[in-house]
Amino acid sequence: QTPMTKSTPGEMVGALNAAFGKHPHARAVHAKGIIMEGTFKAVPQAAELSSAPHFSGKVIPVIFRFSDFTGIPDIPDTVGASSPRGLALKFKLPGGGSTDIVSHSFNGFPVATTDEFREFLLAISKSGPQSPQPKPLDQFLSSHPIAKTFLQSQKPLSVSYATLDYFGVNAFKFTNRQNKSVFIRYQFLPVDGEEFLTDNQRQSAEPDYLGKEIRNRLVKGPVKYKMFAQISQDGDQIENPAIAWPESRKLVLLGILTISRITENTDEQDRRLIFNPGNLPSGIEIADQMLLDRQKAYPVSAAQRNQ
Ligand code: HEM
Repeated sequence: QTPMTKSTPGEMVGALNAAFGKHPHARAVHAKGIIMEGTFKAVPQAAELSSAPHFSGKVIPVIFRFSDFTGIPDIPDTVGASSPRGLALKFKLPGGGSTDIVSHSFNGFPVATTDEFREFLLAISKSGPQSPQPKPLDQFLSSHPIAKTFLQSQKPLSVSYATLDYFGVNAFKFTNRQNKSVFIRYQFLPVDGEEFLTDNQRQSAEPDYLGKEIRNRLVKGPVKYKMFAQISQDGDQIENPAIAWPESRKLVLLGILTISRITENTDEQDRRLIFNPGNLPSGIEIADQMLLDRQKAYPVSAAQRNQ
């Protein structure tokens, strides 16, 4: 538990379970997902921003997991609650060990703090179709306009997990070999751009269309993403993930991600694969409170689903 945040990691996972149900062997959130592998190759600017080992320019093996929102393992890809989609990445570091990034397909978060996220989740948990008026969720949304906007502004159904932009949302501090630091947020943009289903395609989309699509896509060839660092300027809120930094902020290309193949995707592999946004090498540090809280909450869910 951190001084700024009242909710414990156990309470955060409990709130996710209350909102989405507790499903055996599943992640508390982003339960439905698919695992792939490929590589990352940094460009020279990356090492100018951070001394992190995966920015050296060597080809780095990466594990990717695309996912749907909520903790419901069989949520249809076609329902609103299955967005934002998730993209988690695990880079195998040259010197041994790994580092993770956990991003989603919306540039922002519904709330500013971890405690407010718990309130939001508990309000969802108490607002079923049968619950009496006024519903706690409606009350929460009327006093939290950013959360309301978040629910109303998810993107339309994409053609693919791999035709969406993804955002790291929380901020990190990059430090280079000259000991110079900047605050950044990650962006992952598909080299071929975003692509969405047409009205007709949307109507005939199947509940598991995203998993099928990405399998077919990778048979034809690899998928490429550009990995960027968005650099903050003085006055930007580093510690408030609910507020996106202006689009005019500089985007520095860090390197190219290549997604090459689907793994066997057994239940066991999915259960054992654990991402933590606080798993960081030297040269990269947590720069906001929510990341400190996430760093402690993810292992609680991971332990629960591996019991
Ligand atoms: C206080 C804020 C947050 C809390 C408490 C939280 C908590 C969690 C937990 C407990 C898990 C399951 C971990 C596991 O079982 O392995 C998870 C997974 C995930 N979260 Fe968060 N999260 C928070 C914020 C965010 C944000 C800001 C993003 C997007 C940038 C995000 C995206 C994801 C994704 C994509 C996954 C699935 C990772 C995977 O594929 O294993 N979360 N989160």
